Amino acid sequence: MLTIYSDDHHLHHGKFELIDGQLTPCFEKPSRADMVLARAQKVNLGGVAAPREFGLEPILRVHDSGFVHFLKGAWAEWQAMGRDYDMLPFTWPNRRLRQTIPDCIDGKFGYYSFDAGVPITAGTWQAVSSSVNVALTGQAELAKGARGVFSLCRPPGHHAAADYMGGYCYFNNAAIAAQACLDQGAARVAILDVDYHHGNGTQDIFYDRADVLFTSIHGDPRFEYPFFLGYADEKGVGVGEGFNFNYPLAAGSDWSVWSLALAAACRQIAAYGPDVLIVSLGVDTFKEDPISQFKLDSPDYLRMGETIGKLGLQTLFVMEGGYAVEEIGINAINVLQGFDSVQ
Ligand SMILES: NCCCCCC(=O)NO
Ligand SMILES: [Zn+2]
Repeated sequence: MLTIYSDDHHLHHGKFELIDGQLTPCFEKPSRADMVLARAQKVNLGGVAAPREFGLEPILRVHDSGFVHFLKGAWAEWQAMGRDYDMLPFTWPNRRLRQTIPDCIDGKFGYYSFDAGVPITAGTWQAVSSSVNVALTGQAELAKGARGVFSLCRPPGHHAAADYMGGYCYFNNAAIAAQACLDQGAARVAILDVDYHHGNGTQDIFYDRADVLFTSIHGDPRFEYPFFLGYADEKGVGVGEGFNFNYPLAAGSDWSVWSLALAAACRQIAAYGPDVLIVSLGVDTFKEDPISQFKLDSPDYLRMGETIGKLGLQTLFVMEGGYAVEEIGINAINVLQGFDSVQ
């Protein structure tokens, strides 16, 4: 399987995130993608290709222009205030507050984010733009007929919605790739989000649409981030009703439980009959993941890939989360090797 990868992700390395009441060194760090790339090369998964440049147009097919232009100019605006340290938001427009975009950067940052997990640094814009190009280059390879392609995206994207960032995510790489499939003639695209956390951004983007089926297996939002989306009763709205399936699971869920949800999601995907499948590939479902509560083990990721491969669909794997850095490469590439093992 071909891997699409850019070194530009090293340009994004936030210092701290607020978690468990502490300013903590960011779990979403460059070594994550380095370890995945190293594993792909070690097992000879396939070639490694650099992304092509797609510009802002495909991003603007998914994201609000005010949001995109805020992110593009944020660091310069921050620096102009004499601040040379990471940007972090700290105030958000909650219920019954005005949804008016403030003039000051701290207000704008809060308007365009939903948590404090999105540091912006000098290199963030370049890194997130390249991460989108990695996803779109993978999508282009699929359009040329590849059975499976791996877009080793960093930063991840599935928490980012049309007009807000959060949870280490800035642009929604998987959603942008899905929209590109549709813009190039696909009638239906299925997205399977196997990350430990609910892909609230991806769900939000496609919630009122029938041309994208969104399925997600994740920690129950009653106890797990992102807390405020991801319940099983969220089925879509309007023409999108019936095209959204959430499978929230309890803390401690292992393969015996997780695989039942995967089978159910795969049944929905098969019934939908998509032209292409996009997998938001987070491996923070791993039993040793430092911020997650599932109990999958490394061999389970081979089985995950095999199950996805048996759908018989052209598949783009887009990297999302996973923070057990020593094992992230083994686990992510196991999925891809499992997929490739299915003929
Ligand atoms: N800082 C709160 C937890 C962010 C989760 C990021 C992630 O892995 N999402 O899939
Ligand atoms: Zn995650």
